[in-house]
Amino acid sequence: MNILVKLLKLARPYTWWLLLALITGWATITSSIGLLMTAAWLIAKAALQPSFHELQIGIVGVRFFGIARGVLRYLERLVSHSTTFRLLARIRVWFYTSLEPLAPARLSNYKSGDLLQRIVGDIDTLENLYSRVIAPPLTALLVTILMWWVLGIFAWPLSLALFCFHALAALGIPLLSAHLTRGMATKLSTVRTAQQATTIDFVQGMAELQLFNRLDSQLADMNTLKQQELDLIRRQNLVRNAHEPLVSLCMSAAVITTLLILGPLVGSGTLDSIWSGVIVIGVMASFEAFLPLPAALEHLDADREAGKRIFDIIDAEPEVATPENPLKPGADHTIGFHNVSFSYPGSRRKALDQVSFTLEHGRKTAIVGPSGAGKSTIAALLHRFYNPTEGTITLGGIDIMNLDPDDVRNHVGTVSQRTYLFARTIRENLLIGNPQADDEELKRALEEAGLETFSDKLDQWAGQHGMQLSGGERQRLSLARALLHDAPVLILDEATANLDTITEKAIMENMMAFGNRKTLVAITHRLYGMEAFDRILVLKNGHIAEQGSHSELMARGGLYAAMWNLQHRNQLDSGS
Ligand SMILES: Nc1ncnc2c1ncn2[C@@H]1O[C@H](COP(=O)(O)OP(=O)(O)OP(=O)(O)O)[C@@H](O)[C@H]1O
Repeated sequence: MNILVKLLKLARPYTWWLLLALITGWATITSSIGLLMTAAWLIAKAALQPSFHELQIGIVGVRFFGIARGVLRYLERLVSHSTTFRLLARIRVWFYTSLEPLAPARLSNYKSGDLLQRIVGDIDTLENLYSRVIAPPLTALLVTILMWWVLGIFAWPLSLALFCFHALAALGIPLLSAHLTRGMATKLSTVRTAQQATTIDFVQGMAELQLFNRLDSQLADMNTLKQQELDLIRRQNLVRNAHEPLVSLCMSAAVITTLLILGPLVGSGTLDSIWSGVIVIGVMASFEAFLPLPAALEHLDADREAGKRIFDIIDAEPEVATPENPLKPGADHTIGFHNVSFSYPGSRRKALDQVSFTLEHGRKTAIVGPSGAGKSTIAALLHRFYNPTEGTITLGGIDIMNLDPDDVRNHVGTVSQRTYLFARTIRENLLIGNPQADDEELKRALEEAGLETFSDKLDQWAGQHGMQLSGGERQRLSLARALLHDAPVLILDEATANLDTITEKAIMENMMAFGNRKTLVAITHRLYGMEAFDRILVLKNGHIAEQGSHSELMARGGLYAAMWNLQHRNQLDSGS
C-alpha cells in the first residue's frame, strides 16, 4: 500500500480536527485577501470624496476582515499544532507497541543508531506531513476556486488568466523545485542515520577507540558525515530560497496580465475604475496561498522516506505471534524439548538439531558444551524470542506456541552475561524485576546474589550501562533483579562468568538452596561445582552428545569427562 495512504490512515481519529485546521487555514487566507480588497476599495472610493454613509460598508469590511484574520490565524495555529502533536504522540505510541513483538529477532539486523533515528528523527519528520504537506495544497485550491469565482463575476478572461498563473505557481514551480531536489531527502536521511550510528559508536566505544588509538579516525568519519549533511542542506536551501522570488515573479506577471485585461474594460466603461484596483490587489493577495507549496513537495519527499523507513520495520512479520486464544499456563512448570531443531533466520546451519530433554520442576540442570554448541539458543527459544523450526517445546505439558509469550517470559527468568542495566539507580534497576518489591525484599535479593554491600546504596546511580559498577557487581545486580522477578524457572546463562571463584561458589550455593522452589538451569562452559546438579546436558554442534549426572558422565569417559579433565588439569597446572 502507498506509504502516504498508510500514514493518512493513522490520522483517521483526527479527521475532524484536521478538517477544522484546513477550514481555519482557508478562512485566514480568505480574510487576508478580503482585508486587502476592501481596503483597496475604501481608499479608491474615498479618493472620490463620497459621503461617509457610502464608505460605511468598506469600513465595516476592513474591521471585520482585520479582526477575523488575526483570530483565525491564532485558531488555525492552535488547532493544527495541537492536532499535529496529538498525532505525533499517537504515531510514537503505535510505533513502540508495534516494535515490541519484533524484538529481538527482527531488530537484530538494525544498528542502534539507525533504530534511534527511525524512532526519534523519522517520526519527528512526520510532524510536517499534515500541516505542511497535506493542508497547503488543499488551502491553495480552496482559495483559488474562490478567487476564480470572484473574478469570473467581473470578466471570465480575468478568471482564465488567474487560473494559468495559479497553475504555474501551484504546479510549475513546485515540480521544478522537486526535480532539483530529487533524492536529497533520502540522502539526507541516510547521512543522518549514519551520523547517529557513528556518534553512538563514538560515545559507547570511546574507551576502545582510545585504547586502539582510533579516536581521530572516528572523529574524522563523523566530520565527513557532518560535511555531507551540510552540503545537502546547502543545496536544499539554494533551491528553497528561490521559491519566494519565483512565486513573486509569477504574481507580477499575473498582475500585469490582469491590468492588460482590465485596461480595455475600464476604457470602455464596462468596469468601474474603482474595481480595477480592488481586483489587482485581490490577485496579488491570492498568491499568499502558493508560497508554502514548493516546500510542501520537499516535505512530501522527506515524509515519504521517513514513512517508508518506519513501515520497513513495522511491516516485518513478528518472529513470534501471540495466539488468538492463548491458553494459561498451569501450576506445573515442567519444561520439555521434544525433537527441537532450530536455525537462526537467514542461516542454513542448525543451531539446534533434534534436541530432546525434560526440565522437571525443582530440578537443577547444567547445560554445558563448547562455544557455539547451541546452549544460549535453548534459552532464546525458552523466552519465545524465536519459534523452533521443528519439534515442540512444552511448559507444563502445553505447547508454548499456544501460550502468550509474555506468560512464558513470566515463567522463565534469565540472568545472562549481557544483561542490560539501565542508567538509573540501583533501586530502579532492581524494581524492574518486581515493581512492587519493598526495601526489605530488595535487600534480601541483593544478599542472595552476594551483593549485600549494596544494601545501603539503593539510591546510588548505576551509570550508563551500569558502568559505575564492576563487571562482577553488574552481574550480581542482574541476578538480584532476576531473583526479585521470582519466575519458577531461572536460567543462569554464564551468569557467574565474571566472578572470582569464591564469589561464584557462594552464589551458586545460594542458587542451589532454592531447593524444590525453582527449576534452575545453568548454562556454562566452566565445569565447576557440577556435582551439585541433578543432571548435566552436554551439547555439541547443536545436539545432545551426552546427559547424566556428573559421576555418570565422568564414568562414561566421553566429551564431558574430556572437558572436565582438561579444565581441571589446567587449573592444577596454573596452581602448581
Ligand atoms: N542471532 C543469531 N543469528 C545467527 N546465528 C546465531 C545467532 N546467535 C547465535 N548464532 C549461531 O548459533 C550457534 C549457537 O549459538 P549459541 O549462542 O547458542 O552458542 P553457545 O553454545 O551459547 O556459545 P557460547 O558458549 O560461546 O555462548 C552459533 O553457531 C552461533 O554463531
